[in-house]
Amino acid sequence: MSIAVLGAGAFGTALAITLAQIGEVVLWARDTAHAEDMQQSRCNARRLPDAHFPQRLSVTSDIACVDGVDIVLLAMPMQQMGGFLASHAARLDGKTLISCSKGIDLATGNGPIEVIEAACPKATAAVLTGPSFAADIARGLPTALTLATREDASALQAQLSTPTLRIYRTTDTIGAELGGALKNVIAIAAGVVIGAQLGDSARAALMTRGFAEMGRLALKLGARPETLDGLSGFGDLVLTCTSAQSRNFRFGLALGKGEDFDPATTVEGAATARAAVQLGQRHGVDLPITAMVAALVAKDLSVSDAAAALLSRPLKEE
Ligand SMILES: NC(=O)C1=CN([C@@H]2O[C@H](COP(=O)(O)OP(=O)(O)OC[C@H]3O[C@@H](n4cnc5c(N)ncnc54)[C@H](OP(=O)(O)O)[C@@H]3O)[C@@H](O)[C@H]2O)C=CC1
Ligand SMILES: O=C(CO)COP(=O)(O)O
Repeated sequence: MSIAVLGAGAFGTALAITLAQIGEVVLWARDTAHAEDMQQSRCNARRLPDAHFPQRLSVTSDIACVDGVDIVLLAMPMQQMGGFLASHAARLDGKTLISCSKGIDLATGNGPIEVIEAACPKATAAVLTGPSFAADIARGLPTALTLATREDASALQAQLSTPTLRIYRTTDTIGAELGGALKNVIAIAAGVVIGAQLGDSARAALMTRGFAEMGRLALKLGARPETLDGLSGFGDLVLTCTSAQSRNFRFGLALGKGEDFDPATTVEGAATARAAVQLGQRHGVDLPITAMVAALVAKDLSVSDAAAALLSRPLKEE
């Protein structure tokens, strides 16, 4: 079995490292100098500095690397995926394309599966999602992820599992996609709460109400409740809202403290908050925390006004 990973950020690199335990893996980077540096130095100094590349991992900037490869992982920011696939559709269509991105495409309101299918209609589209920091995966720490496909994907599940990467499967693509996308928005909110010193109790309340909000939108769009309760929803929400390893959480921390945040860092929840607000409006789903995050990111609202607005909402049954 051979695998190509397209996108040499932290996550693509980590997955490439772990999957090279079980077969040949090629990691594609868009920047030729970066690819050459990684191939020579056997590490990704730019995005995942402490992880050494195993022998069966090679790096290239030549997209022809996907020719003859059946399984392709897409590991780039969600807002870039549609454009990337449109540019390389002729090469990628017909393959198994697995999105490792977490988000909702702002231009279309679609999740990764629909974005893949729009560009590559003959591809088998899948999503790999769940609680996993790139650094943990690269270090070989135990990790469990969800693989979501429209049809049963037992064979793919077995092909991608490694001794440390345990993969569960589901056919609830909507639930898996939305859990992974929306938890990033709530993680920003959790970071804001901690950054603004509103306390651990407030964070727990926000995570719980945020989880209810994730479920409301996901179920309205056709997700199954148990998927939200699983790794891709609850699992990833807990991880990202409680760890400073999370960039979404750290971005929220900076917002809460009134500090700047490096604009080059990937923070998927920022665009996804806007996309989710639009989806909520279109489908008549109330998303108060998500709307606050979108307003905070846009600098339309102060943290104290956001907290006051959430606390003064009409009292209701839980
Ligand atoms: N990091 C993590 O722990 C996890 C990340 N994810 C998800 O994985 C996805 C990628 O995140 P991550 O790897 O961490 O992000 P990084 O910021 O570390 O890297 C993003 C990568 O995408 C590449 N890229 C950006 N735009 C394009 C484009 N238009 N065409 C091709 N490549 C492009 C960048 O290239 P360049 O270096 O040249 O800029 C870079 O290699 C996100 O959706 C994230 O939510 C999921 C689970 C865990
Ligand atoms: O999705 C992740 C962990 O599961 C990574 O989170 P961040 O993108 O917030 O770093």
